[in-house]
Amino acid sequence: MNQYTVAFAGNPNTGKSTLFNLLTGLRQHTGNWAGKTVITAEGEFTHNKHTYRAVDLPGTYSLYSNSADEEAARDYIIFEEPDVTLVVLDATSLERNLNLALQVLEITGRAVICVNLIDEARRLGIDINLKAISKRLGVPVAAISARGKIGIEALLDQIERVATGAFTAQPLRISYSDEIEQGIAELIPMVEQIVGSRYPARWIALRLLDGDDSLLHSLKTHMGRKNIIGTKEVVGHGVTACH
Ligand SMILES: Nc1nc2c(ncn2[C@@H]2O[C@H](COP(=O)(O)OP(=O)(O)OP(=O)(O)O)[C@@H](O)[C@H]2O)c(=O)[nH]1
Ligand SMILES: [Mg+2]
Repeated sequence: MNQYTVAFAGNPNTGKSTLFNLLTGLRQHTGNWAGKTVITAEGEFTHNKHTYRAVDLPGTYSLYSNSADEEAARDYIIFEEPDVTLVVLDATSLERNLNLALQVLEITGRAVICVNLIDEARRLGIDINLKAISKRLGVPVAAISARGKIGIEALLDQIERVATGAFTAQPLRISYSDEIEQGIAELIPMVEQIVGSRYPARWIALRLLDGDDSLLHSLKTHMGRKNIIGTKEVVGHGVTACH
């Protein structure tokens, strides 16, 4: 019997907490992340022979450091390295919701896409091709209604496949313009030299190219390495080289 950690990510109002409450029941507690004002909830559930620690992240539209919530969700996924990141999407506005899913997949392939509010989508006559989404994104997809308690077992099976490593993800990799790809390629070796192979170097390089100071700050805090600040100059050159 193993214990795995599952982080619940998603846009605001997609039913993360409804699912979280359904799975964890009373086995949950809330708290503050160190140094952050963002409130988080943690709980536990079991499925088959495994125990899962569930972490309900704040709802965010992106992981681009636009707010304390986005920074908290981003930092959790990168630095706490959950065994599974569950991306909860609203089935009635998939196009907007998939944006966050793509960002998560740029960070980690250890993800499951949970298409929630399937009851509402059905009511509106929206038909969702889960197989096609799963094939395209390269990670498992499950449709549920957290409120109606529909599809939960199948979702947990998919979480288990990713947690145990039974499923090998091939997460969709977004290609950017030649200029940006060149900048990323130049930065990756430098990023890897500093953060090692543990963290998602491509994604970090991409954010650094975008001048994401908050990520630099978080890297410095989590790595405890002063010389990360030095990357700012390196990044400066990277950006220049790419123009
Ligand atoms: N019809 C329907 N409504 C749902 C479902 N799941 C959640 N809801 C409703 O959607 C609303 C938002 O649910 P929450 O669980 O609070 O959403 P959340 O993602 O935690 O929201 P934030 O914490 O603000 O990010 C609530 O009114 C829920 O009852 C579902 O499967 N079907
Ligand atoms: Mg919530």
